[in-house]
Amino acid sequence: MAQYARNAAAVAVIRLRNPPVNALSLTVLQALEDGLKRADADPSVKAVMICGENGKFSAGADIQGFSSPKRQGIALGPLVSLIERSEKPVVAAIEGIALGGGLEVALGCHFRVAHVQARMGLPEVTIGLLPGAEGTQRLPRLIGVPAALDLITTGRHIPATEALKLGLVDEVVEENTVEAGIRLANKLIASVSLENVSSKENRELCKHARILTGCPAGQPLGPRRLSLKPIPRLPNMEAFLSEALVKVKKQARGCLAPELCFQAVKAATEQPFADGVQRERELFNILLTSGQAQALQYAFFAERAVQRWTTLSGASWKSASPQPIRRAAVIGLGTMGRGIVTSLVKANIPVVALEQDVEYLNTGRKAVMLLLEREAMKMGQDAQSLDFHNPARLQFTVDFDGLRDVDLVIEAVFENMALKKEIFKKLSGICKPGAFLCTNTSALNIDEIASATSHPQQVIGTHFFSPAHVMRLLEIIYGRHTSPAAIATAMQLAKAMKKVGVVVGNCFGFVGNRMMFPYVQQAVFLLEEGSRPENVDQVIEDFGFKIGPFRMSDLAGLDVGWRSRKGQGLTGASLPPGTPARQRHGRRYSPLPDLLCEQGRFGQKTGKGWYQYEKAGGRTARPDPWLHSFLSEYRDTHQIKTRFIDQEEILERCLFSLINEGFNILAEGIASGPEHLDVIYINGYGWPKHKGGPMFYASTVGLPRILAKLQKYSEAHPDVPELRPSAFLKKLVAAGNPPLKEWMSCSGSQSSKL
Ligand SMILES: CCC/C=C/C(=O)SCCNC(=O)CCNC(=O)[C@H](O)C(C)(C)COP(=O)([O-])OP(=O)([O-])OC[C@H]1O[C@@H](n2cnc3c(N)ncnc32)[C@H](O)[C@@H]1OP(=O)([O-])[O-]
Repeated sequence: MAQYARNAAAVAVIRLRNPPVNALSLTVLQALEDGLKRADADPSVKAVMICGENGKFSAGADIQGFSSPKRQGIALGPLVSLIERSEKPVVAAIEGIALGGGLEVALGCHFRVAHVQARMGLPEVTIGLLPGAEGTQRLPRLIGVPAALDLITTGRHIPATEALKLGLVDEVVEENTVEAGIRLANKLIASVSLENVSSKENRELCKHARILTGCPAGQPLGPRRLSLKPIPRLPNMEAFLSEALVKVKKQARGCLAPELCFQAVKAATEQPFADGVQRERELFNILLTSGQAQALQYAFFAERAVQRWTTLSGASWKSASPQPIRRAAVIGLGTMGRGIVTSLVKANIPVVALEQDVEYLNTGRKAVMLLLEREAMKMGQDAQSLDFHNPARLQFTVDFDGLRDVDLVIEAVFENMALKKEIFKKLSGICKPGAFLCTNTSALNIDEIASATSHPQQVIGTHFFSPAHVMRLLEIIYGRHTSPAAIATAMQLAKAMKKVGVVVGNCFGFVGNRMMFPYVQQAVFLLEEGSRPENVDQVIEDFGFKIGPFRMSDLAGLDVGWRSRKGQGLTGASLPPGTPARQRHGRRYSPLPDLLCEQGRFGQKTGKGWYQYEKAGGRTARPDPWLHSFLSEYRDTHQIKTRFIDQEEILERCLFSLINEGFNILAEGIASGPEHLDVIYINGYGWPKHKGGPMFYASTVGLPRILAKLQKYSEAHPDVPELRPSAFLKKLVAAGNPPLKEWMSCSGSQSSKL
């Protein structure tokens, strides 16, 4: 709702009220309209101020409402116009946040005062929409086309100080914003009512108010109605727009909203306000029904749903309390360790960084300092708080004794069970009993690592993604003995590092890498059968992934998987003589990645892998004729008949096998809902957010179709168990293909929280 109140003077106060973020539900909009009409009808009201309850203006339209089947009632755009048309000055007092429709309401107001800590933005693009309450037409009139285009197509939130520089707000205050808003409203009343009074004192006051408001005499609000303002012209508007479009399209990678946001702003530069609004509405409706908006809104709520974690044994976020982390340690300063130290420092957690010897320590220290200096440059003024040259904030050591008083340790050494167990045994003896012992393994058994300690309840997996100071995902893996407090603390740590933590169970590869395995496996099998790396990558990148499986493998280094396969006895010296080249344990196996490694082709780092690069360490992948003839010879050697493989088969075999593994994971209770898998894939594996994550995508394709295709591919490749449809998938199809939010109630496992 919105609360209407009168203060002692002539200012009516309308307070938006819909906890926790004052989303503009239909009830709120109706109450806002009623308040405006009431203020208009009351001759003793001379000005109106709009603010929000609980220190927040508004987070915009109620996102739940967009997917509601009955989305009827009052529309926000006409309400913003109603505010703007008011004959009485309307002031917005912005505290906390003014986002989306919330900012559009403020744009309808004649004046905007913001608290210095407030943040503003039009983030509709991030949920697949555009600012459809006339925001695409008003904002460019207020702050100019380039700045408006930037805010609308990226959805970024800006601080009040930047908003002031852009001219988005009139005043930034450090004190009580509502009082400042009322003060401004009273000055405006004075400006209007004193216009015709001739005393010198009043004329002075009136002049002051006009300077403050920028309104000429006799037209107190005219120039303040943004719909009446012309668009600030650029000398080269056409060229500017064409360049901007190229940039927007490049960044969108198949997501519609940024381009349609662009089109709406372009309409503002070409058409009168009313026609621009009409165009904005058309474009908004295209987005609303595009499917992408649903996927992005699902992703928005999924990210929040995973915060409410549960485990198979019934522990949950409701009852577990996180413990404070006053000091943390990181063991191992390789690529991952360096990024983890950087993340902790940025989260203002004092860190002890440990390496095995002085040489490694010095190399690691240099690399960490370089990363932190780069981060500090990006952060500008805020970087002062990092204070990373202070040994009380960041300390480097080779001595395990330095870890005695830390509250949490993150081990980030090589992926080697014996080494990890040795380190955990040491930690168990040195660290205080309440310290949490985290391992950054990407696949190894948490229970086995915990068995080396005397406090297995303190041991937990924290799987970071590379580069660890950039990637948002933190997979949090609980073992058989992990305490709920350890899970709650790891989740809290993720939040402090501005990451999204997802709690999952313990199995080989956990969720992300376990689902990735069949996907990469299919990609390599497709090469054996006739595709080329660039064909497969293209299909996957056209789907919207940031990077295809072969470019990814070259980037990560082929030697990483090779080492792991050698460790598992799948290749290398420990392979029993007489093992068929393309079979392991009765299943199809492709030795192609091993053969490349044997040739020293490790990917970007050696300048050659699935592609060729300009030099070792080069970044530009070019198709490699050597690889093409190598593949032909390989097929000849193994008598594989080359065939043309179309895009549909490439996409389906890679993605449906990954999704199939997702259903197995859900059935085993390794993740408590499909949203966990989707959040992991969007934030850690480059899955296009506008396709909602693999499980949401499966729900849009339709489970019967996924099942039928898996059955077909499985019949064609009976020696590939990963293509055999999951029993849970079959069960869901038999249950009539229920909507995603009902899947878990069919699993016999936990229920979804979406
Ligand atoms: C029609 C014309 C065009 C207009 C379009 C729009 O305005 S589109 C909208 C454009 N606006 C946006 O895109 C803004 C989207 N919102 C945000 O970016 C952030 O939520 C935040 C910065 C407002 C607060 O961050 P924070 O980390 O402090 O907190 P938090 O993120 O955990 O959220 C707390 C709770 O509030 C919930 N909730 C939040 N917003 C909405 C909403 N609009 N609606 C409904 N619910 C919303 C959220 O789900 C969560 O619920 P839970 O899980 O507790 O049940």
